[in-house]
Amino acid sequence: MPDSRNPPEVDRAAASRRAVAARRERAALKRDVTTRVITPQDLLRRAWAEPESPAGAMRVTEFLTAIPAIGEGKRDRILADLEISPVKKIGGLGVRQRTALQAFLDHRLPEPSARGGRSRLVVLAGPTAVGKGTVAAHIKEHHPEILLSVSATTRAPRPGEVHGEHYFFVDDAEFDRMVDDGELLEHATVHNASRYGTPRGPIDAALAEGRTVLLEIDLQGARQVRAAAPDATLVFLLPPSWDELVNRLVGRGTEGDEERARRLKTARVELASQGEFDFRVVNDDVARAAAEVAQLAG
Ligand SMILES: Nc1nc2c(ncn2[C@@H]2O[C@H](COP(=O)(O)OP(=O)(O)O)[C@@H](O)[C@H]2O)c(=O)[nH]1
Ligand SMILES: Nc1ncnc2c1ncn2[C@@H]1O[C@H](COP(=O)(O)OP(=O)(O)O)[C@@H](O)[C@H]1O
Repeated sequence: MPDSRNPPEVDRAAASRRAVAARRERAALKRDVTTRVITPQDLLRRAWAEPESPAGAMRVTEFLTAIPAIGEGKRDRILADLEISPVKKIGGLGVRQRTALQAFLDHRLPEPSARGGRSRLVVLAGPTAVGKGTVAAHIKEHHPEILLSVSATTRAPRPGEVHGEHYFFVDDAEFDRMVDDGELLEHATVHNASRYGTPRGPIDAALAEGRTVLLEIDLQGARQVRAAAPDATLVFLLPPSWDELVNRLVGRGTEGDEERARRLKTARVELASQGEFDFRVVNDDVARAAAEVAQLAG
């Protein structure tokens, strides 16, 4: 629409500047898709929310070739399969074509999960008695596809605990040997008492098969995993309230008064570290919290 206040050449110059700016924005968006700064689905969402935006003004041909796995030959076959004309702009696609394009991408290039590009090594930590063991056991029962790592420990087995299932119960000398031989991904002395460590072998094997691995370990261990594997997913389990945390510790009845007081002191310090974690999950209801952790892990 010519602007009546300006002579035609001023309009033309302004229009040409706008066209150059729009081209630049489209090129930047394409780069973002190619370099995976945004997912192709992100770009479609922007285009369809605002068809006049640079994303909406992008041709489907440009969009598809911006995706690393798609060259020109593949692009033309995809467009033919989806019955989309190569001259179409993303913002101008009809409902049926939008649905077809979206379904194609979701099938061929599923978006990264909530982990946002993080690895399938998931650490669940949190203060004493928040319910880490309970939530991890729930996940083990309901998500057999997730490997729950079995730690080595120097503490004595409790009644009912099975070697190799709950822990690998080892003596100090064997624990030292595992540390010296580099068999542990991380290890720490927990609650100033026994030593605990995560055997590396089963984790590496499961990750190589594309499985998710869950470590239920203490804060010191979580920090070591972060240092050794910066792309690990760190989840901090929170109690619904401080009073509920105290109730759970007392209710479990596994510690005497003195030990309980010591653990609660540590718990205050540990709660203050929650900002170091990628995700926080409140353990109000075991099944709900477990589902949330499993979803972050998937
Ligand atoms: N760093 C580290 N901590 C662990 C490991 N395995 C268990 N823990 C932690 O050790 C603590 C004690 O666990 P446990 O002996 O089962 O006793 P409970 O938590 O008092 O029932 C918990 O905070 C666990 O998260 C491990 O391999 N490494
Ligand atoms: N969501 C929950 N609601 C109520 N009680 C819980 C919940 N999760 C765990 N508990 C209880 O709290 C206590 C501590 O749980 P536990 O799994 O041993 O904690 P942690 O492994 O973090 O030390 C246990 O008695 C457990 O049954």
